Order: sequence, then structure tokens, then C-alpha cells
Amino acid sequence: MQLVINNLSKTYPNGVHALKEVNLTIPNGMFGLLGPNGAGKSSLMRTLATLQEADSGSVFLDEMNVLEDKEGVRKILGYLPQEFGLYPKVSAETLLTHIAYLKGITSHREREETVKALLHKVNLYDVRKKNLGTFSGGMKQRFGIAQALIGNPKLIIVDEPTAGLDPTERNRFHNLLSEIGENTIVILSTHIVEDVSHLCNNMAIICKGEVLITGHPTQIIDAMQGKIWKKTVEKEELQHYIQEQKVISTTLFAGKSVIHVYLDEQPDASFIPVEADLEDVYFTVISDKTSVITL
Ligand SMILES: Nc1ncnc2c1ncn2[C@@H]1O[C@H](COP(=O)(O)OP(=O)(O)OP(=O)(O)O)[C@@H](O)[C@H]1O
Repeated sequence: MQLVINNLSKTYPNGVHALKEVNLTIPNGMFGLLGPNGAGKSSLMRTLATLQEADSGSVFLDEMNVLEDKEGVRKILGYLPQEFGLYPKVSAETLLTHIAYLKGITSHREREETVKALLHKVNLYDVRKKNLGTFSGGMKQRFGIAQALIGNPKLIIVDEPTAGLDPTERNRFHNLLSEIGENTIVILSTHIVEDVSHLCNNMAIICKGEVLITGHPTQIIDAMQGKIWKKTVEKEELQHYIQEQKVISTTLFAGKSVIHVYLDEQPDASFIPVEADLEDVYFTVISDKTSVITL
């Protein structure tokens, strides 16, 4: 299966160009859509989830015209939006059963079995009778993925699922996502670089509505090897380096600034080479679009 997005554009009534001629080809497996706040990730996710209209462009899931055949898409879609409300006074089991019914599982027995299996999968079976209002953020996100998985969707969209989760819950969530079948397209939208490097076999970086780079994370990182240089500088020198070099990120360490610079050749002997990682790629490609990021 393949999702092919061609020249997708969206301008909101207030004039914000949220998507500018977006082109992406998304194969089966986990696809990371990485970008800073306001990049256009949710706009793209909502469009793919048939919840908002694009101005122009096309999206095809194999033969299916995603922008036109909304009913068809909804039958094979699992969607975990960035923000979702849960009825606080309803138990996890009751709400999941209700959603399963709304998603078309009309047989009582099948519904029961589906809900039970999903509650086990997301490790909420023991708390299935508890009201959702008592759930922690991580438990709510796991409930969110359970509802997205009802009906074995072929296209799963999860929008910034790990923002606000503690490391244990994030890990748990990652494991859950990585268990989703290989014959499914999972699009994970996030501003957390680590989420993509841990999970995704394909990715894109988007900023200000434009796709800046797309491909396999390892290949993208490899293309940057030998071009990232590091130097520890005094805080007062920082501005000088930002003006003189292509500083992609600065980190504070023991009161000093550690800068990463992108350049084909070593700037001078005081810079040491560093092995590039996805964070360097991310900051390099978005640094043309934004100002230098301080970690
Ligand atoms: N309904 C809307 N009306 C007007 N502008 C909008 C609307 N939704 C989003 N925008 C604007 O479109 C741009 C892209 O927003 P979007 O929510 O798609 O980005 P994002 O990458 O998901 O950001 P975040 O990580 O902060 O959620 C932003 O400038 C945002 O303010």
C-alpha cells in the first residue's frame, strides 16, 4: 500500500499558508512527520483524516481518492488527534465498546472480543472499569490508540502522541506503535526528533508548510556525516559565532555554550568533528527557515 500526496496546499481564511505544494510518498510502515510548532503537521493530518478540505492537490491511497472518497477512507482509517475529549464519568470499557459500535462492529460478541483484546494490548484491561476522568495522560493516550485501532485500520494517523508524556509512558507508547502490523501505514506527527529516530523507517521534515527533506532516516543522516562540527564557546562569544558560521544548534553545558556548526569542511582546528544524528539533520534543514535553536 502507498499513500501519494501531490501538490497539496491549504490557506486558512486568516491568510496563513499552512500547506504549500506538499509532495510525499508514504509506504507501509511507520512514517515520521517531524516539524516545529506551527509547521503544518496537524493541518496535513486533519486533511488526510478527511476532517478538513485542501485548496488544491491530490491524495491517493493506492487507487482510493482520499480527498473525494471520504466514506471509503473513514472505513480504513484509525485516527488519534492531537487533542481529544473523553467523557470523564464513563469507564474505558464502556466508551471503547460504544466507539466500536459507531465504527460498525454491530455484533455484540465481536464487539466484546475486540474491546477486550484492545484493552489488553494497550495494557488498560485491569483498569477497564475505572472512569476515564481518573486516567493519567499516558493512560489517556493509550486509550486513544486503542480506539484508533478498532476495526484493523490500514491507515493510522497519530498526531503528536507523546507530547507531555513521561519517559516511561513514552516508551510504552513507542512499543505499542511498533507492534502495529507491517502492512499498515502509520503516520506519526511529532516535534520530538527522538520519536522518529526510534520508530520510523521513513520520514519527512516539514516547516512553514513546506516539505524540506524526506527519505529513510539512516540515509538522511549518512548524507550529513562529516559536515557537523562542534565547539565549546563562552556565552559572550555566541553571537559572534552565530553571525560568522552556520550554527545549527547551541546547548548549554556547565555554563558554556556548545555549538554545532554545519559546513562541508572543518571551519578551523578549534572545531571537532561530531557524528551527525537526526537532531543535527533536523536543525540543519530548519535553520534556513527559522533562527538558531537553543536546546
Ligand atoms: N483553523 C485554523 N485557522 C487559521 N489558522 C490555522 C488553523 N489551524 C492552524 N492554523 C495555522 O496554520 C499553521 C499550521 O498549524 P498546524 O496546527 O497545522 O501546525 P503543527 O505543525 O501541527 O503545529 P503544532 O506542533 O504547534 O501543533 C499555524 O500557523 C497555525 O497557526
